[in-house]
Amino acid sequence: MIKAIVTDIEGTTSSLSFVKDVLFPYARVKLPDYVRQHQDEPTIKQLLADTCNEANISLNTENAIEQLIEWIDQDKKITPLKALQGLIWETGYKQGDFTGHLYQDAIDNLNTWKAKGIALYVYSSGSVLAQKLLFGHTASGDLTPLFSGFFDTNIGGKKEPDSYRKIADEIAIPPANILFLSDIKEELDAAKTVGYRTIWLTRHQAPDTKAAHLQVDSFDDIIDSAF
Ligand SMILES: CSCCC(=O)C(=O)COP(=O)(O)O
Ligand SMILES: [Mg+2]
Repeated sequence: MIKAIVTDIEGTTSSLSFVKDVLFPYARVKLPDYVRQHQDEPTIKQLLADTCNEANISLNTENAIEQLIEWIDQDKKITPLKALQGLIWETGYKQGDFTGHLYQDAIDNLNTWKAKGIALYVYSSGSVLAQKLLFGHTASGDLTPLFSGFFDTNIGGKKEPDSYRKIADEIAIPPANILFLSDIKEELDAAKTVGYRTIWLTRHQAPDTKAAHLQVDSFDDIIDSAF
């Protein structure tokens, strides 16, 4: 019996295009000035140190900016980059430059599952701040109350089985009672390795006949029997 659902965001609850064509370019343009203006604040200082450390380059603001831009262009899911992106998007959401995109089928079914008593969680490479901003600023209002918790790469990478083990431990629900939803096969494989139930949101991409995960076009196709 499924007691909790853990969902990915990009490509699962929300469109790839919103992240790649709206959020990432916004952060790319604003990042250099944001970092230069805030570089003496302890949080930003630490994120710049983490960036240089991760990249194995000498600690210097301009080096860090160059590295961060390169990671944005490569869509790297590296924790200090994701933390900085969240901080930059905060201004964008608050100014109304954009709202968080969510598929209507995701909103409808998340509401239904929550009403049935299933606990809902988010696990995304976007920082917890970025997740709360996205769900907190949608065309349908603030949807953060739907969720019992949020996880990002501070718990570990999304393709690493151990991350899913740690999430199960934190929410105190056995993996066999957790359903993980994602658009990325390797993430689903990692969750399945530790005993999660898994469903692949293909969003109308051609199915992979060799994958060991139920594949659906949208949340509307996830029927109770899949649980
Ligand atoms: C949390 S909003 C921004 C999404 C993001 O930065 C990202 O890298 C998406 O990763 P996901 O794990 O949700 O596919
Ligand atoms: Mg995704």
